[in-house]
Amino acid sequence: MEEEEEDKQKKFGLFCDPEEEYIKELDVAVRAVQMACSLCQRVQDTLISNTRTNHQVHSKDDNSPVTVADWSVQAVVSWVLSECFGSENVSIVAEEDVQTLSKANASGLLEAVVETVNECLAEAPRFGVQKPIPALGTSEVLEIISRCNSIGGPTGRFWVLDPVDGTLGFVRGDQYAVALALIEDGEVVLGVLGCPNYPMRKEWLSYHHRYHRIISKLTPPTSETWNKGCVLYAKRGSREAWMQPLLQANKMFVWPNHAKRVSVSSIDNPALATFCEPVEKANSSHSFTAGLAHSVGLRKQPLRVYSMVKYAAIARGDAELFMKFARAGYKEKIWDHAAGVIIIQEAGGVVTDAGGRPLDFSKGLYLKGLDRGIVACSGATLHGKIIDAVDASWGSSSL
Ligand SMILES: Nc1ncnc2c1ncn2[C@@H]1O[C@H](COP(=O)(O)OS(=O)(=O)O)[C@@H](OP(=O)(O)O)[C@H]1O
Ligand SMILES: [Mg+2]
Ligand SMILES: [Mg+2]
Ligand SMILES: [Mg+2]
Repeated sequence: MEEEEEDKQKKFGLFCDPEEEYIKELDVAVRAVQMACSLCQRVQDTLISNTRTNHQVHSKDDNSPVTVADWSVQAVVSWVLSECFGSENVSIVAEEDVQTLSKANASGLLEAVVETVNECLAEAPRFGVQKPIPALGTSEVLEIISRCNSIGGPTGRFWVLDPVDGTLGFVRGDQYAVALALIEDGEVVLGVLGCPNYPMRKEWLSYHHRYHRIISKLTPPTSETWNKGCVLYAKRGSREAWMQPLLQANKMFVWPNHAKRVSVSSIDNPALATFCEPVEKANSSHSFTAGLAHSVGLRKQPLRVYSMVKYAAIARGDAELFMKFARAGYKEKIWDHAAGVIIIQEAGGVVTDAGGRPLDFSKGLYLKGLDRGIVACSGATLHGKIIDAVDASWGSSSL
């Protein structure tokens, strides 16, 4: 571009250096997710160590679990985004609503959420965010949760939040994620994925789990024990994805908090590749993916992991493939995928539906028009093989 032309565009605000774009949004989103992860760790620790926690876990209409952490994270993220950008500029699509919380017989639950939210916000200064003074009241907490009522769509800017993804994993003391993405004119422009139980180095994973299971019966583990979790993030078009450790208790957040660049695995030989899928058969057909795996020559056992940690595993190069084939009629929600998709893509991977088309985040709350299932891969070669194999075996599947 001619210098003169560039100057003119800058003057009229038309020129945008891609490096400069979304800097504040990413910074705030990472801080919000770090806060959310710290909240979740505290709640998960008490859930696991405390036998009298029945008021902490509830069942939704579809029988899926929802906990104090899901509502509390939604409140905290909503509050931080509104505080940093002004509530009039913030529109959020998020998973939870306040129906259950607002019921007359849910006062204990609501109280627990308000307490958890305020406990987390009291720590906001550690993350470089001002805390509310005075602490938030019940009606304010309900309001910030219910403010996340955007319905998405093809135009404008909105955030997409899954406060706790893999709630089942969360209540079982296992993997879960906090997922926040920003969508502009139908395209995901940034994604942040907090994985509180996914250590910076995967070798620590089995150690952590063994430790967690043994020790949790005696004393709840504390977040300062070691870097047991990570936060991944990426900005569209940067061709870079980054990972930082969760903030340790009593430490101040210093941007970029020892971030490390991550990239996808270079393995493209199916025999050496690892594939991930949901833990629950009800969420994705294990028998269909087993057939696919066999037909393309995948030899390793599937890695069944709760939540969008599966997307993180591909982005970090810990696994090569993620497949999800939900039952016919199930509508995939945008908050279950937005953050993970952009992080894998910027880390060098490929994510499409089973027809090879990009996921469409511009049609509201659901991934409308999704062809059969989701295929995320570390590279194009492996991806192509899977897409071909889906076509070959779809007819004989019962999906
Ligand atoms: N029937 C059905 N089919 C497909 N997907 C479903 C289904 N029911 C729920 N969900 C969504 O799946 C999200 C959890 O996905 P996971 O990959 O973590 O599944 S699993 O828990 O490992 O089995 C889960 O996200 P969270 O609710 O945030 O945990 C749901 O949005
Ligand atoms: Mg989810
Ligand atoms: Mg969720
Ligand atoms: Mg849920």
